[in-house]
Amino acid sequence: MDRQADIGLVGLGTMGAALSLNIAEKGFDIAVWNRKSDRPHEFRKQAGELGARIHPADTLEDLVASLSTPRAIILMIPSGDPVDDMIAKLRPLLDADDLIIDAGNANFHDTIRRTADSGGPFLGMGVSGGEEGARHGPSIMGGGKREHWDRVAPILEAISAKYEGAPCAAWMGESGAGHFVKTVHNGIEYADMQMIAETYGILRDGHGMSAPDIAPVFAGWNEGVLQSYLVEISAKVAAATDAATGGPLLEVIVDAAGQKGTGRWTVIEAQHLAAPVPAIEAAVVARNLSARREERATGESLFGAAPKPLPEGALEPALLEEALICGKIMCYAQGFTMIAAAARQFGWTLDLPAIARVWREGCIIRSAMLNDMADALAEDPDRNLLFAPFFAAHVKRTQHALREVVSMATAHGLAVPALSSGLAYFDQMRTARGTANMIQGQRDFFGLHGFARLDDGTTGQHGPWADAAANPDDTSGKQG
Ligand SMILES: NC(=O)C1=CN([C@@H]2O[C@H](COP(=O)(O)OP(=O)(O)OC[C@H]3O[C@@H](n4cnc5c(N)ncnc54)[C@H](OP(=O)(O)O)[C@@H]3O)[C@@H](O)[C@H]2O)C=CC1
Ligand SMILES: O=C(CO)[C@H](O)[C@H](O)COP(=O)(O)O
Repeated sequence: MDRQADIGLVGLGTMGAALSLNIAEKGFDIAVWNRKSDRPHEFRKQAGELGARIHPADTLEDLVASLSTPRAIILMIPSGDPVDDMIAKLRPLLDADDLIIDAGNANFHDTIRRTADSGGPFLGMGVSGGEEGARHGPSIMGGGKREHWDRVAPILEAISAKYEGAPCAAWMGESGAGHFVKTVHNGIEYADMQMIAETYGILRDGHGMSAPDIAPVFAGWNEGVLQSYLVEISAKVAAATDAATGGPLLEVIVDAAGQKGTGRWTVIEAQHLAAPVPAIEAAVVARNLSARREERATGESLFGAAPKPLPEGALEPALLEEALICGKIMCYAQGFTMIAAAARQFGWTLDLPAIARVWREGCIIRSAMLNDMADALAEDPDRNLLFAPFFAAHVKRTQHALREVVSMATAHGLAVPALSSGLAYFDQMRTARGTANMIQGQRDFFGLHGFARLDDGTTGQHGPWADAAANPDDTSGKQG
């Protein structure tokens, strides 16, 4: 093949292969290289007609030689050392203005470092949608120099998902911004999945429903406000039959959730930013606890199983649906608040409505609600989504359901950590006079950290603790 390829790709795994076919299908020539060297030729053969646009490369030198200049090469490989190693191998083969694009799920701190140190143009790009999305239209979140994004934007916009014709691919901001946004996307994904799993647990253990009976409940929710990819696939997962046993597949899947790190990164970064994401945190904790199967079995044999069956008529699917709507709004409110905090911290010009728009199609968290979120954020990007009139109305209508689900589930030993953390977040965010005055009193007592006064606005004030310590019987709190 004499024609030069428009773009290169390293890593023909699940995502890289699907993305390459998508790129070829949209009329671009793509050169591909893989660590296992027989893979590119085999891949081209399997690509059928699209193979005409796929240039298999035996070596990295071949890959580089087959690209039109200035070159652009996508890395679709595991994050961490493999990315650093691949950059180190590629850079000496490239010209100064050739672009490397890391499209895996990288930690954005690594992306910032690589943009500064990798010796040439570098973009960090989040891609969401799993294999199906990568093949037919993912959501794409780019970060780095705008001019570098603009160079490859025609290809990326062509292969991305479209929402009413608008591409779900956008430049998010400077170095690290794309991978940061993808990381928070995944954090929200964790919380959304966990909340759905908790409602599944209530239906299974609280109501004694089988997976095939639960499937239509989720399918029904997918027709309403909760319409989303995750609810849709939950219905499909619940409906699936296991070929080996002939029974429901869900019932033979081990109850220990895997994770590759993006949820954890979201939580760690949220803590650094002081922008709490408790629903995401609860979801990460739940995955970690899910992995402790033996310990959980010990717990059950020691304490006995909780009294799970619910009373007749309690927590019906319609109520669970309302609770899930409320919980979901809490997750997204937390995620967007965190993104806004990061924009301030890192000096990124993150456009919150644009982020919501890019998530409307293609990605794993795509849902009907995201369009309304984009509108609400466009009205006022600095306002917590929870307070936007559209979502406040939803919350006013559904918060009682969330409260009833959390309290009834808790009373019956059904663990609902993400839903309950969503409720606790709501209750904290709707309480003008909280309880941290006690924390401040305690801090001042043991460490003289000082407190601010409500009445006159003065700060750095201290209580009469020295006197209280000297007179332990005196609890009057009065000085002197
Ligand atoms: N799967 C998904 O749903 C999504 C994944 N991602 C991200 O995309 C990236 C790729 O994921 P995915 O396609 O699922 O992974 P796979 O495991 O399916 O494929 C990994 C690919 O990377 C190559 N590879 C592995 N280690 C190295 C290395 N040290 N040097 C060079 N190449 C290497 C593999 O080559 P070989 O064939 O030789 O093993 C293979 O081509 C990851 O960062 C992942 O987090 C992002 C969004 C969704
Ligand atoms: O990025 C993704 C989806 O958006 C990947 O599927 C990712 O692997 C999901 O995270 P985890 O494996 O931790 O569940």
